[in-house]
Amino acid sequence: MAVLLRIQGLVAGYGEARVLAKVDLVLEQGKSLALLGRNGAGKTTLLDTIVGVTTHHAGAIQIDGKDVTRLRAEQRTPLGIGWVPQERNVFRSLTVEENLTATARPGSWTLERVYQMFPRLKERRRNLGNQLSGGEQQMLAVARALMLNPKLLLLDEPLEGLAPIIVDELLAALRRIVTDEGMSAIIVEQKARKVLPLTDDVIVLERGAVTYRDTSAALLAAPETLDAYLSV
Ligand SMILES: Nc1ncnc2c1ncn2[C@@H]1O[C@H](COP(=O)(O)OP(=O)(O)OP(=O)(O)O)[C@@H](O)[C@H]1O
Repeated sequence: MAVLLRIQGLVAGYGEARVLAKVDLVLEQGKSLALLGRNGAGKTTLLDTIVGVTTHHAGAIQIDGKDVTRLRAEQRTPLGIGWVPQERNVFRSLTVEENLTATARPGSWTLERVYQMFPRLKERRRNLGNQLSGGEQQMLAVARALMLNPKLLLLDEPLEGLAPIIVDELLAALRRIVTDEGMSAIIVEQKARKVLPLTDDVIVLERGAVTYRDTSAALLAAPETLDAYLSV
């Protein structure tokens, strides 16, 4: 299968600070990856580095065969990155529908399809971003990323701070997006047992380095390994 994302020897951080220590990673088209690790391990930094908003020190990032290492974030997005940052960044003074269409790019993900995926957003399409619950904002952030028709979806702790019923609703949608629709995705998550069942593979970061990689099914089947890597 074709490689969508190839990361080699990546060292990156914030200014002089180096957070990622020689990260290597390959993600094939249509595959999904759970990115796990304790607080401060560098998960967000890795996503942000793929997006292009950190300081690059060494190594290379290729997306769909194109070297993007030296490209700025706004030059990478059109190459197919859909990013849902931890802060969600919903436009608070725009309606749900305006949020969805403001940055949309043509492709198979249309308003109609994202509303099918998230019926709540359709019901609230005339509400402003600041009138939404946390769960609705998260759904909007994911839906807005889909409207970019990306090749690669990057989700930073999508379940964080959400009520259990909303977690289940969002997980069901994410499962349809990555499993049924075959969207390539990297999902950073603290709730490992929630995200492993819907991803193909997993890596664990510790102090900016990859210390574990396997299939998600293998890690789920080894709870003592999971606890050893992730318990605090
Ligand atoms: N803007 C920044 N400037 C300087 N250092 C930063 C910045 N953001 C994060 N760091 C540092 O980089 C390291 C990795 O942080 P990062 O947010 O990537 O970890 P994480 O694995 O995503 O953790 P969490 O689960 O807490 O979000 C930490 O030591 C953190 O203090």
